[in-house]
Amino acid sequence: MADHEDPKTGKKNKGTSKEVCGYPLSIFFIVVNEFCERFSYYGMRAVLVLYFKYFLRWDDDLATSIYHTFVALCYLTPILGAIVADSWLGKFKTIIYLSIVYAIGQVAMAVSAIHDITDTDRDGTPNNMTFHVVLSMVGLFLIALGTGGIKPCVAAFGGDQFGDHQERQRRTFFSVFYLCINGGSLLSTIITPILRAQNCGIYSKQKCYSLAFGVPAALMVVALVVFIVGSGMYYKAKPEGNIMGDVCKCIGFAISNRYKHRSKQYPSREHWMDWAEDKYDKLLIAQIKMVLKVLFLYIPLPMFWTLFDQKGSRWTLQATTMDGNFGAIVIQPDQMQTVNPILILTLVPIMDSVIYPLIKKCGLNFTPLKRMTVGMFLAALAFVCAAVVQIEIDKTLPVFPSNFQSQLKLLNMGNHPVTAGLPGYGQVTLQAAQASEEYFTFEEDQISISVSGPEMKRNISLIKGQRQTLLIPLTISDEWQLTADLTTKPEEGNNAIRFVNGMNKPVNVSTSEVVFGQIEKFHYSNYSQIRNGRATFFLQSGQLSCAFSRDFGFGSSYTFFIPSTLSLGSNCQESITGAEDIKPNSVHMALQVPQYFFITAGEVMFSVTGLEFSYSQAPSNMKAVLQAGWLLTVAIGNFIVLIVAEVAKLPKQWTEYVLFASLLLCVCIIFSIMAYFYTYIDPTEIEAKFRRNVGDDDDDKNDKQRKLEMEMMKRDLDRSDDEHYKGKQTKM
Ligand SMILES: N[C@@H](Cc1ccccc1)C(=O)N[C@@H](Cc1ccccc1)C(=O)O
Repeated sequence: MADHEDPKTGKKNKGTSKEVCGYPLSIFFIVVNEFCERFSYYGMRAVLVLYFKYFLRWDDDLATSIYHTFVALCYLTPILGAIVADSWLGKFKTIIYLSIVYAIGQVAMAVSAIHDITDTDRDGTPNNMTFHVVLSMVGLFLIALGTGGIKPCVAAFGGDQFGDHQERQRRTFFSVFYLCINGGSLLSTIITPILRAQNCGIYSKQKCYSLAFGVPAALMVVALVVFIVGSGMYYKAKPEGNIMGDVCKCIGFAISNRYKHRSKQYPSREHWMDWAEDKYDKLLIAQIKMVLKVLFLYIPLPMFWTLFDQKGSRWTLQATTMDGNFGAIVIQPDQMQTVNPILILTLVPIMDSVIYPLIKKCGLNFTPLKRMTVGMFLAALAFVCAAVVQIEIDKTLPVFPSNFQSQLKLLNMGNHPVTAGLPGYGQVTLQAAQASEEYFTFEEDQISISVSGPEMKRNISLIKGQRQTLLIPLTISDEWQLTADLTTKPEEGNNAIRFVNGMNKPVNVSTSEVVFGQIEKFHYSNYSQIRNGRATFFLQSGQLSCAFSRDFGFGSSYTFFIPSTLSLGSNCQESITGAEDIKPNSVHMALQVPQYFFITAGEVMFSVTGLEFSYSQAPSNMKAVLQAGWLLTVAIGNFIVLIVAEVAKLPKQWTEYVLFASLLLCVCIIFSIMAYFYTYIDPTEIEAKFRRNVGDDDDDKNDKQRKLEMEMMKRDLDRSDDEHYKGKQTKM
């Protein structure tokens, strides 16, 4: 048996696994596992809102609500994972079992996104939406259980692999761990939106959400396999018992004991937790006090996450109304999220090696709580930027009719100019095959339109809240037609295209991807979705066959008119005219970069520092408890999004962004006050003092001795000298 194995159990001892450059080899498997797991999680999350909206056909609010409920659940389950690992299975087995649950959940999501399963009429849309909704909800529940459950275990399990002589390597491991998280999430947030944008299907081609969920499912299986392969090399700490249970019982006893002794005849105690001393170990009580002090400080933190996690929902939806053309490359709305990990990968090293040392050189003590306060402020600033961008977008959005209005556009299908008299707008002249540039808005239910050249007069019934186009026919005898036009921007940044056939015979129109079908004479097609970029349309009518091409941006709508003059040998490129019903998105996606920059700089200062703070201020046996507590603030933050979005119901999106920014600013001020009164502690030092005392303490019910200990503990917890926070105690 090797000397680094426990002689009784044959299991590895801490810090004795094979080393490479001073690092335990086992760490390699844990880091690769984390990379794959985060790829799986963030890849699936990147397309989730769009899956809800465009596959399950939910509206923006429902999609956002379910998205945040899911994210919240992912950060509630760490408590469950910590309890199972600490009191029952140990970290290794918990990671294995919950990873299996996680992989099953990802597979369920991938299957739920196969539209062909219930597409019985083969029209490209699922016929039994309940099946897809139920399966995806089950999948998301299993994923939340898996990802959240293993979250507090994996990092701690990695930390466990280092011996006491590897303190420096352990610190580096945590940085590499964070960079791996962002490396995995960066790759997946680039790849899964590309997969989603592909067309796939057995009977009909649709957006490939099944592939976008399938690849993360495969990566989760890889994560599991890699973790199992490393099995023989890990140090596996035994479960330490249900520490969470002990903490709850001890707090419960302190409260009930205080209540039982509420009469004045009992002397008061320094701290309400001291009422647990009659039954519980003083060390445990001191440890709980440390934890409670930190947990109290956590109270305002969820507000940061409320803003942070809207990157994946509101900001992605905002990007769908923007122009993603970056010249050489075209960015999909959901790919904008990649800006976050890219900035993390650059900002973490810059902050650690340049900014923080520079601040220190300037003689400023930039303590963790100060960093977190600045992080909150930066996140609020990010939302101010988002509001400004939204105002710019709103300026470019078309003004659709309200519920009391209707809008009408005119299209002259003839070969000669016509002049139309419109109530309230006077005479409007349209050239041959020309449409009016704008929609005319009316509040009446019916209007009378007179057309000269040829003379015609008709009463037109309008529909409130709708946009229509009036097709003015070639001759008096032909029928007047009204089309139903779009009253929302086309989805996912696509372009909605339709054709009006002004010819006296049917015509077939198609592109390499979309079939408009046969359009009858003097009739029009339905809208079809065309992606941004250049599209070539093929027209075919009897002997006549021609093609024309157009460039499209994001989110526009066009009506293309095929004139009656089109004949064999005509040049389609010149003959076919297009009316711009909805302008393409004109606000560039690059304008979202400042908001991403501020939220990510905020994340580095808040999240990375907060993780380290939670670890350093936690007693040795409650590091996982505080990690779970930290993740709980993320969960609560996501619930706040739901509540504020539901309660506030603000008419304009930018006002919601301003509301969130203001809320975080208020919370930031409250937090800075709380942080000012916080005293940094060194848990190891306090624990060591208590352990030393236990040796001399036979019966510790003696009043004098208790007083002494109280004083000592008070001194330890409340000392507010100006020493550096690490190892010593200092204020904010
Ligand atoms: N920066 C994030 C990763 C990310 C990638 C793509 C889009 C959004 C986010 C990150 O580092 N996350 C870490 C830490 C974290 C952050 C927020 C809540 C809990 C943990 C992670 O472990 O996922």
